Amino acid sequence: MSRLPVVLVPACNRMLGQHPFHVAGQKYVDAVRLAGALPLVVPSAHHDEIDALLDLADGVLLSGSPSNVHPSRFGEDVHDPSLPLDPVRDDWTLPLIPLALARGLPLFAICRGFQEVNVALGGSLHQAVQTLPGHLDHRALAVLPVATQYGPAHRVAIRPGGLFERLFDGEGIDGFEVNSLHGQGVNRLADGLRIEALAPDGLVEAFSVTDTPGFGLGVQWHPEWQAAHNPVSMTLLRAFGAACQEYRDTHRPPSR
Ligand SMILES: N[C@@H](CCC(=O)NCCCC(=O)O)C(=O)O
Repeated sequence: MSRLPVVLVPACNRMLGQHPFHVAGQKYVDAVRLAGALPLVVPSAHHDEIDALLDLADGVLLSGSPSNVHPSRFGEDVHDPSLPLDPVRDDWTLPLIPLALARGLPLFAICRGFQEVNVALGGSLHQAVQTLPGHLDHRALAVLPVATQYGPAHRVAIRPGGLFERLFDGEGIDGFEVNSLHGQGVNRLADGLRIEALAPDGLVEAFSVTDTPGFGLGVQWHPEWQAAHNPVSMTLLRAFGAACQEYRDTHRPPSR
């Protein structure tokens, strides 16, 4: 039996033609492999299936997506109805997050996934960061080449004293360039989350989960993009993968 840790990757929900499909970005699946884990894409789950799914897992990776977390999830009306939503995903990832954290399951949340964690734990989002006075436009222009869209967009500064300082301390890093492809952003930070990095305009770009026995990290940018060629991304993925391996060895040891 493989000792590789199993990482759940919740899918997104898209209409292809006249039929609904469950889809997951390949770069996220590839990133789980780079972390040294086995990706398991999960189409969707009813609430009474979530515990059984978590019983199969040694970690959870919440991917990015062009869709927004539905504003009703943080008590607001939709401001821009032209923006895509994915309430099917919201409906099961938001309850999954606290259940996974309570088990100490390692959690790595990227972009939309980062926003889901904040909302799931009681925080809120700005629906259009670019409209806020003094804020950058954190979106990427869809007409640009994809390599440009996912190229460096702004610097983030590491908040001292937290997980990032431990992960990057040996390299004397106090910040780094990141890509940026999002219109929503953290407004009220949920209790139990610690800021790990900030954008130049003060927007929260990374947080760690403080009240979980396991590894809990969310980032607003896309470390999965060409991750194998990005030392910062590989540091984050290796830390997540090591936490998943430890969880596997501790909680789901292969039967003798
Ligand atoms: N829709 C949200 C989250 C943005 C996000 O996840 N972008 C990535 C889309 C494509 C990919 O998966 O790389 C927002 O706009 O804030």
